Amino acid sequence: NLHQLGKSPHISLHRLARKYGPIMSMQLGEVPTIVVSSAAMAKEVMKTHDLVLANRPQIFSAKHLFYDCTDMAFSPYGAYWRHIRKICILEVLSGKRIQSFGHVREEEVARLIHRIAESCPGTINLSKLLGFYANDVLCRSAFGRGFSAGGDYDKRGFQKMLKEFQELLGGFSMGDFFPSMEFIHSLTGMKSRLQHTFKRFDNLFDEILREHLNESRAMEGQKDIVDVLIDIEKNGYGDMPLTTANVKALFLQSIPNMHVAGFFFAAGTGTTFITLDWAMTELVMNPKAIKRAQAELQSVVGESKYVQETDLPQLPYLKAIIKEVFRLHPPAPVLLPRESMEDVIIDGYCIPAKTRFFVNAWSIERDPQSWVDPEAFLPERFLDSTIDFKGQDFELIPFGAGRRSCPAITFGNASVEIALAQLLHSFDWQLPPGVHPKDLDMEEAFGITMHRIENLVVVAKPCFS
Ligand code: HEM
Repeated sequence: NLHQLGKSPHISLHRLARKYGPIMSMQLGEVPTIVVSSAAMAKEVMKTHDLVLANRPQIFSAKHLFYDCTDMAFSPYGAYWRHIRKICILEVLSGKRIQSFGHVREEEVARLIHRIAESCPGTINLSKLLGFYANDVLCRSAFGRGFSAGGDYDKRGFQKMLKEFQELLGGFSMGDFFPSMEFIHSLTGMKSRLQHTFKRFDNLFDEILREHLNESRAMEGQKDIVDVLIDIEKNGYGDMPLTTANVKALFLQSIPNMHVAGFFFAAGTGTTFITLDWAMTELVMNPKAIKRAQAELQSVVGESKYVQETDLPQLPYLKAIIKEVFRLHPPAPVLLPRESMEDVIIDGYCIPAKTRFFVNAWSIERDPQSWVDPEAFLPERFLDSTIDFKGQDFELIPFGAGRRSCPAITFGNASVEIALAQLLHSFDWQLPPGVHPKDLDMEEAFGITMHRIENLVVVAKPCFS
């Protein structure tokens, strides 16, 4: 029963898996669904049968908001998806391109540090400032401008539109589980709300496109994602055209979190924000880990105030912290849904075509068969381990794996690493006087992405004058 999954479906599914095993069949409304909850079963889905399971179910709200699912995350498997995925991997999110956004990350990290320093001494709502950072890094890399409070686009009501959009995508949609009753959306007014919100975004994108076409644009090394896509639309790429509508659908991908928002439960918030917020929450509860990371930073960065991206490869403990945060708090706990294109046999079960698949990463990353003391925050577990989150090790899959894995692992990780390194290098962190780790409410707001419900409020003491 859909309602029995409660407000934390990843945990309900985890409990069910403990009872019924790592591969379960469920009927969600009219939709036959398979849930997998072990590294071995995840490998079956995302490696052995990756091709047959590379489709995405067509979500009602995504059809209306994502230009008929012509974005990448909701696009059905086929020639068009392969075309845009290739463009994204080779042109938009290539290592070279992500490197070229390095100055944006540097400037936004400096702005974050400045905002924190301005609030010292005193208590700081760190979650709010991390949210600004995460939004602006992504939006400046994509559109050339920040979208956070007070930013250029915010003045045009962008934040409000984003909220509306996320609500529509994230809300429970009857039609997605009872496809034969899709007509209900016209009766409830959902369809007209979707059309209205879509129109507002479409107008904003037209404006962004016009601005990019009018302005004398930057040189190759400083192009933002919109510039790259406009060039491809103009000059072509391979033998399939990219239309203006396709370009706009791909813009949506670059807005924090659109790619993993919605389809099932409540809306999500940005993955970079979620990771940084959980990282700082775990760290303020584990002062020894902060000290160890600071000692590592001191030995590599020394007295210099600023951490450089070139310092990052020499910071194994910092990287271990990030892996541990991804393990305990995968930002998209059940990844994105897949759908079988043909009948498939997994673990001896014959599963028909058109079955929906959920991979419960949250459950897999707490499986005692894969992890010692799985509930504990222990970054050290990664120091002598080769396990990584790039999609080869199925016990750690915060970015998914296989054909439909996240194409922005480098981008997402780069925005997290530099910010976390600088936060730890610039400040000592503590909970406000009288607040103890046990007082922190760790409850998660479940959506397709999952953030801590409470804001993280801390005291920061600058390490440099
Ligand atoms: C910490 C940061 C991030 C995390 C943890 C994350 C996680 C994920 C996950 C779990 C999926 C689904 C994988 C699957 O179904 O197997 C996904 C897909 C996707 N992500 Fe991310 N993501 C992050 C950042 C980003 C960013 C910054 C972008 C874009 C600029 C992005 C673009 C996409 C796209 C386009 C897809 C869909 C791929 C497809 O269906 O072919 N991600 N991501």
